[in-house]
Amino acid sequence: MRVAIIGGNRIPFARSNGPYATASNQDMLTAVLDGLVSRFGLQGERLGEVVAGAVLKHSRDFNLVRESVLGSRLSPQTPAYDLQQACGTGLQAVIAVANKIALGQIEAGIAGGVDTTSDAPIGVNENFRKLLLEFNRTRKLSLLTKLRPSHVVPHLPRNGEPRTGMSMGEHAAITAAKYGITREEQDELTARSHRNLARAYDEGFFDDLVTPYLGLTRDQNLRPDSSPEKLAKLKPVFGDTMTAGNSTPLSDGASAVLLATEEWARERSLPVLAYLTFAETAAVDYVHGDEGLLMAPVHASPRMLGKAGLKLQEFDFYEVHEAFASQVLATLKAWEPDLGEIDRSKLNVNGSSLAAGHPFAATGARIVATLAKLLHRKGSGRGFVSICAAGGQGVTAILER
Ligand SMILES: CC(=O)CC(=O)SCCNC(=O)CCNC(=O)[C@H](O)C(C)(C)COP(=O)(O)OP(=O)(O)OC[C@H]1O[C@@H](n2cnc3c(N)ncnc32)[C@H](O)[C@@H]1OP(=O)(O)O
Repeated sequence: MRVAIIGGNRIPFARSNGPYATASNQDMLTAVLDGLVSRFGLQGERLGEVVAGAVLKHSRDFNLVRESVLGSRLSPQTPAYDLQQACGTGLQAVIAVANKIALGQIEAGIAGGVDTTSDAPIGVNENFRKLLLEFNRTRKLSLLTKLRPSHVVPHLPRNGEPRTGMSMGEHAAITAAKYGITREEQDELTARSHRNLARAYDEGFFDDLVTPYLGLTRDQNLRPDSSPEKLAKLKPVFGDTMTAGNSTPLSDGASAVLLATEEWARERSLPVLAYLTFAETAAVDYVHGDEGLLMAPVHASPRMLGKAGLKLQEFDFYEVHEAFASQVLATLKAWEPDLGEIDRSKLNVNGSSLAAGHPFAATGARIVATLAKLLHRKGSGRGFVSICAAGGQGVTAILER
């Protein structure tokens, strides 16, 4: 069964502690689901499944996606589940829904992701948590005498890798140095991302992909006037070459994609933008080996191309998630020996995460929806998606039309 991508919806991405500071993951995910309901007439529709996730999640959000479905205008009989693979979450959710459609288990489903760094969960101090659990079990007031001032010290979330104690940026800086990625190339790629995203907004490309939310109509991080010269003035924050400009900002936002069989789409007179045809996931041993934390897509890519019987050059568009400009450039360099070079004019043609922002789990569905629409507008062709993820993982996919 062919898996059709009907369309996408997202809210503009906001910078951390910006206009979405009071919005929860559930608020934002519900908003993008309702956006799809409005766009595709899904009011009261019972879909096969909704699969989405968030990287940063409160314990109360154990059933985040199902709760978001219940808050939306979809039928409450639509099942849903949470999935999480760091920044690969959104694309992995698309693959999960697509696989069930391909197997004939469901006819239509929504995949997506959401994240807020503004409303990040803060864990209770571990010793305090154990004391509270004991109190809950025994109800002994005498336990209160064990309370210590240290118990108010919270467990704060860190944008870092548990096994190395290093941040994603610090890891990426090591990879940038290994591949000899210069500051100039990173700033050039960043400025191009901003230029491309601004042009796409101006052309109306996102009119049916982005729904205004809480006063934002465009991604808040977007700086149309960003230039290599301006970016060159920023101080390095990771290694010698990576700055706040050529790194993604901490962001808030949500996105979703509607997938279905062609028949389901035809019955409802809905368009088919493109088809998801291949996908692959890989992981690297970044703890013991010398491969970079964010380099797993380099392994997923040849495996996926082998299964598809395609060369890396046989694509019209490349969507490589811009976790950091250096990471994209390192991926391109790492591809070269075995897969060859790509035509860079086909890379992230309508901008990517450096300009749009990167609410971790929301990036995959943003990319899939953008690429599907690019292919639809072109009429025919092929697109390549590559997303790196924490924990040394990477997800890739092929969209065709
Ligand atoms: C998670 C996965 O599984 C895989 C992945 O994707 S890995 C990626 C995960 N994401 C991250 O790790 C996020 C990394 N980013 C960060 O931690 C932070 O954004 C950061 C430390 C890099 C910067 O934080 P910050 O200092 O608060 O940034 P911010 O204050 O916005 O910007 C600093 C300066 O740069 C300027 N600036 C930022 N972008 C600019 C641009 N494009 N052009 C010009 N100036 C810019 C700002 O105006 C600001 O200038 P002032 O100090 O004069 O106000």
